Amino acid sequence: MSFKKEDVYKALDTITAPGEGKSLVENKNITNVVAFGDEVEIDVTIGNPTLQAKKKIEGEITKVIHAKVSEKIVVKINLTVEKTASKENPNKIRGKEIPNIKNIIAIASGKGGVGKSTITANTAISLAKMGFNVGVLDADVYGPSQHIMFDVERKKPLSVNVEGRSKMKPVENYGVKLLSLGFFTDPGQAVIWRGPMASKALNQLIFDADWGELDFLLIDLPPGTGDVHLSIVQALPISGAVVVSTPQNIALADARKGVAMFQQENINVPVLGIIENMSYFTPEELPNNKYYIFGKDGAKNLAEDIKTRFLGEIPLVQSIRESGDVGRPVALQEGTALENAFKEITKEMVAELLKRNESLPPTEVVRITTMSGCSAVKK
Ligand SMILES: Nc1ncnc2c1ncn2[C@@H]1O[C@H](COP(=O)(O)OP(=O)(O)OP(=O)(O)O)[C@@H](O)[C@H]1O
Repeated sequence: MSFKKEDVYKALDTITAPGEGKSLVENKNITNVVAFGDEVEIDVTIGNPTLQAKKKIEGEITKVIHAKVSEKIVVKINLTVEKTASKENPNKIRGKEIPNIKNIIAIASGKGGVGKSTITANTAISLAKMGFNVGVLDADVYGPSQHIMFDVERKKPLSVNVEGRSKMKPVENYGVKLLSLGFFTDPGQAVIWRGPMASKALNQLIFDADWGELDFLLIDLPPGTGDVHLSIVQALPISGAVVVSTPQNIALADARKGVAMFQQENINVPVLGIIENMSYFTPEELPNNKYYIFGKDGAKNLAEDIKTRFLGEIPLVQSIRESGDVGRPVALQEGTALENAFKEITKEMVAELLKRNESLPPTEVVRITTMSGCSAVKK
């Protein structure tokens, strides 16, 4: 049996490295190919250090050579991991760029129940009210709730045909497009997602969905910093992350871990800042009475300590909980102090994102600074 090195390169040109967008050949992942007899030895360098990525790429290479060159070839792969992303440009967006989605912001929290989903829903609505095109992806594998907060619990995304391909159309309400794992799971049944499974499902919700043009896609991440989070944040091209915490010490300790997760060398997602939720309790009828039931200024001090921006605070108010539960988040209530509070943290978040984008290549900066509604954002 004889085959040429070029046939091997041609076959490798049809597959991509996990999260790297271009083909293995185009992306210069293939550093050497040696063919002799019925054997081929391939040297591959990839940026993604996870075992899952390594196994996937090894499997795909063998499969494509057997399919496109010859089934009889014995394929030997020498795989090395090189941390290219952080060396080239610390702010490089990881993974495939999505041309119609300008910015992906991950909303995270170390601890559960601190109000990450509430903050996500309300900032999304604030962004939509500022004139941006906004989408929300509910990636909370442990308990998706955005479909409840957006009052679309009984809806299902439709399948639409886009240029010959079948895609999911996000459900829309309050000017925000939404896709949630909650649309695809039975509310009465516990779903156990493992990291690779969750990141695959989320990749589909991003890449196989008809989002249209989006200025912002907010991703409501599951709480915590475990394996499932690593898989998700490594697989998605996130532009920046926001960490939500209450002022309580145990929540702050977890928020610190959340920030550290994004700053890990192999994740390297810029942290836009920390939002403090439930900063103080205030009865709506006595707005000047503030009770610091979880402690005072905890997240502000943490942000200072770890040199991250403090993006603002949201009080603990009964109507925030009530409005979320009935599917009409408070940011919709025109002219109220709470609507304004969400607008302020949203502005801070976008301003921080613009700063972060200044260090991107010029084309990226142009794309961001020409976004609609930018005048609404104080720089
Ligand atoms: N500022 C607030 N004032 C009053 N209630 C709030 C506030 N923020 C969140 N809540 C309520 O606290 C509960 C938890 O909030 P939420 O579901 O947003 O938290 P989470 O961090 O996303 O939780 P999970 O662990 O499920 O990811 C909800 O009932 C929500 O309505």
